Amino acid sequence: MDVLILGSASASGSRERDNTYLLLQHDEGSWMIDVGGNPLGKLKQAEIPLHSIKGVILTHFHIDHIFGLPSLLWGMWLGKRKEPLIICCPQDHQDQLGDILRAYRTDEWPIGFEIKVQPFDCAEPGTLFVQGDMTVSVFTSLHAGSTSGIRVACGDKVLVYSADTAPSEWIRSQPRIDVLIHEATQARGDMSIHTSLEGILTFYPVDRIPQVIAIHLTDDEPYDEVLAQYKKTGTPGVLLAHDMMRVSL
Ligand SMILES: O=c1ccn([C@@H]2O[C@H](COP(=O)(O)O)[C@@H](O)[C@H]2O)c(=O)[nH]1
Repeated sequence: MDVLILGSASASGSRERDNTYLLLQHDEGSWMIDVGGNPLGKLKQAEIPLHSIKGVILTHFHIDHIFGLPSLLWGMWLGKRKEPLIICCPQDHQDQLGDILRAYRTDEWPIGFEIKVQPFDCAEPGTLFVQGDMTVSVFTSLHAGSTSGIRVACGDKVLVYSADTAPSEWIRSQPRIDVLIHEATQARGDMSIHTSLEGILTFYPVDRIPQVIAIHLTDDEPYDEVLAQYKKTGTPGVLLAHDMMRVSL
């Protein structure tokens, strides 16, 4: 299983990056986690056919994480999709999702495929679905409004994506993480609903996590300075995400 980082910017946008969203690429179907600005273009760049996408998982309903959804659906309609599309959505925002689809009048296009909404409770960590050797679960993130991080287990490997969150005790207490993709909205300092890169490096046992990738990055923040400072003290490599970065699990 691979994770393709389709966008890596924080909410305020970026000169070079799309807002943060990911693609879980799996032999039995891919899943988009959130939908940033240019899903159709990014999939074309990566030569990933739209029909390989089985569903979308929305971590929360802040606009930068969902605003590409209508475009994705439009592309699927133009592509004459017939297979159902699953949208996993925080249950607190199921009505809002319905409102968004109605506002775009998806029922009038007409879409030739079923949109199956699968609500989940952000306050109740648990399995979302199992697909072949991949188990996808959600856990509670510490953000503004109902937000879930995503845990993906594939074989004996574990990937955790924090979504937007303050430093999370749930993540810190995990016995095994092979890849941690964690938001770092700023380079330094304490934040109430987000984490800084400095926060990642000081709060988590990064020396025990083989790959740490900082995402949800803000232009002009001194991330490189922070990395250089912590490397001097022996912290192993932590990477900054960029759009179209591929991570294998
Ligand atoms: O209740 C809220 C809602 C939003 N904000 C601010 O907006 C951004 C939303 O984007 P995210 O990518 O989800 O972070 C958030 O960072 C806040 O700056 C807020 O403060 N409170």
